[in-house]
This record gives sequence, C-alpha cells and structure tokens, in this order.
Amino acid sequence: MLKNFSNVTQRLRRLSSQELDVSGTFQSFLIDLLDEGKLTLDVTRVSVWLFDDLDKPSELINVANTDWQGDELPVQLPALTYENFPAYFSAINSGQSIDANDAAADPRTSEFQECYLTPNHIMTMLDTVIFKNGIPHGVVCCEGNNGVRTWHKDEIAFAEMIADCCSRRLLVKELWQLQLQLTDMAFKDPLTGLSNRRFLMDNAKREISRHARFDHPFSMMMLDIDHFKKINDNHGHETGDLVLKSFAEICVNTLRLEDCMCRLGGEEFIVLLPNTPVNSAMVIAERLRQEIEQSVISTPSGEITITSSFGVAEVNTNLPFGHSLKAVDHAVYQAKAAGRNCVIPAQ
Ligand SMILES: Nc1nc2c(ncn2[C@@H]2O[C@H](COP(=O)(O)OP(=O)(O)OP(=O)(O)O)[C@@H](O)[C@H]2O)c(=O)[nH]1
Repeated sequence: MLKNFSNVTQRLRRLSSQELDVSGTFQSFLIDLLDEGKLTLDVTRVSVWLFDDLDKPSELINVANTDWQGDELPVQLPALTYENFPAYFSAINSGQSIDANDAAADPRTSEFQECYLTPNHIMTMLDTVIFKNGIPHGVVCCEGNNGVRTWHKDEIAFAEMIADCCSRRLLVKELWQLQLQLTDMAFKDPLTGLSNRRFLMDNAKREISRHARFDHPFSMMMLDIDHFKKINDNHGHETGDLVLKSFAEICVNTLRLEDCMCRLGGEEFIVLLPNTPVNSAMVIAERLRQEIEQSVISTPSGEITITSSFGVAEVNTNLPFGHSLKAVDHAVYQAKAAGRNCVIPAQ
C-alpha cells in the first residue's frame, strides 16, 4: 500500500507539470522523477531503459539511474541484449507491468539471477513499460534488496504513472528537437550553414530598431565572389559548392562573433556589423578582402584561390533595411566595374 497517498500524487502532479518545460535537461527531469519513485516505493534503485530501435529492438539502453551522480552519464551506457534476456524482453513487449515479487523465482526476471540479482542482493523488481505511440519503448525498473515483497496494486499503478511521465517527456523531447530542426531549416542555408536571406531580413529589422533606440552606429557589407561562374565551369558544381563552404568558413573565422554573416543567394553574402561606424567597417572589409585573397582552398580538383568584391555602407536606421541593401548592392556593382577584388563605400 502507498503511504500518504495524497502527498505522493501531489508531488507526482507537480513533476508531471514539468514535462513540457524544455528549459531543463531531459536527464535532470528523469532523475527527479526516479528519485520520487525511489522514495515513494522505498526501493534501492530506480532506472530507465530504452530500446535502441523501436522497429527491431535488440538492446535496452540504460539512460538514467538513481545511482548516478547528478546529470552526469557514464561514458559507456549499460545495455541489455535481447539475446541474453529473451524472457525479460518478451515480458516488456507484452506491455504488462512486471511485478516480480521474488525476482529470482519469477520467470520474467530469473534470467538476471546469476549476473545481477545475486551479486547485487536484489530480491524484488517492479518494472513498468514506457510506451511510444502505443508500442513499448522502454521500461522504468524499480529494484529492492529488502527481501521478497508483494507489490500492491497501488504501488504498481504509481510506478505506471512514473513510466507514463517518462513517455510524455520523451515525446516532448522529440517534438522540441523537431522544432529546432525546422527552425534551422527555415533560417539556415544548408550548404554553408550560414543564416539565410529570411533570417537576414528578420534580424536586420530587429538590429535597426535596437541601434536606432540607442543611437549606435550600425554598418553592413555585401561580398560577392569574383568570377565564380568560372570555378563552376572549370572545376564542376561540386567544387563550386566546396569553394562556397570554404569561403564562408574563412569569413566567419575572420569576423567577430557578434558580426552576422548571411548568404543572400548564389555567391552573394551580407555581413551585419553591429555597433560599427562605416570607417571601421571599411577597415574590416579590407582585412577580410586580403584574407580571402591570400587563402588557398584545397579541393579534389586542386588548390583554388579566389577574390571577392565588397560594398560597404552605414545602415540608415531611419529607413527600411531595403534602402541600405540597395546601397551596398550598388557599391558591389561599382567594385566589379572597378576591376573586382576591392572595397567600395556606398554613396
Ligand atoms: N556551385 C554552386 N554554384 C552556384 C550556387 N549558386 C549560384 N551558383 C553559380 O554562381 C554563378 C554566379 O555567376 P555570375 O552571377 O555570372 O557571377 P560571377 O561569375 O561570380 O561573376 P562576377 O560576379 O561578375 O565576378 C552562376 O554560375 C551560378 O550558377 C551554388 O549554390 N553552388
């Protein structure tokens, strides 16, 4: 029987309300939950084990354990194989809770006797299944070494609630990862890993408003690789892609962390330079131009050097961003007309 039933459910409800809170780690949520299970059920250890592959599970991997210190995971996570513990795997796959009062005698858990139960003095086990879309995804394992025990239906129901909390938190974790992936896809250029045009337009709007409020100087530059078409024509599109990636890397490594480089499209890039007056932006652009000119890019079709034309402008924070974009675009046009590989300030 569960003692202080209303206190227990109260604590569990509070923990359960944290399932949607992705600000904490998955691990710390699990540990809080398992500690609650350990305390309430008065057991030696509670752990969470998840299947390696839901379609064809061959291993159960231990992802949380009340014995582990804080959030730290062991370098190698313990695992159980289907090959060694077929009866236990079948019991989990049935979806039923495993109330192994006498773990050594219970056919679902007796496989553990020699390798685990006896050496660790485990006498009783209560394992409840974690589901995903109705399919067993893993198990919450409660182990006791205070003698054989008859699990009461309240205790089994409580352990099942713990497993259900795990199921929901796992789902939230997956949805959150999907959300991050989608945001990444929406705002990142897949080739270079830089932010894309959509991000640039959003971010520029925010930066303009921030700089206007504090009356700070805000500059930008446009970079356009010179004669990029020739690289594609002479070495192939794949090498062209590699050059674009290396170009982005060279620039990011030369710029400050707070500078925001975006790929506008093709071989055209924009760098937003927060809190930077135009004369400093000209110096930064010239330094970058030299760095690009001196870099040698190794590709499968040989070493390639490139140059780039620059347009630089101080962003007018009283006007829409498109106005400044047009100004740097025109400056790049002039840089190309002036023979390329140079930096031209916008008029
Ligand atoms: N490999 C590769 N090429 C691209 C990509 N996007 C655009 N391009 C190519 O970039 C080339 C740009 O050519 P142009 O606009 O003529 O410019 P350019 O050859 O650099 O000449 P200038 O700008 O006048 O110096 C085109 O051949 C595009 O097909 C890309 O993602 N990968």
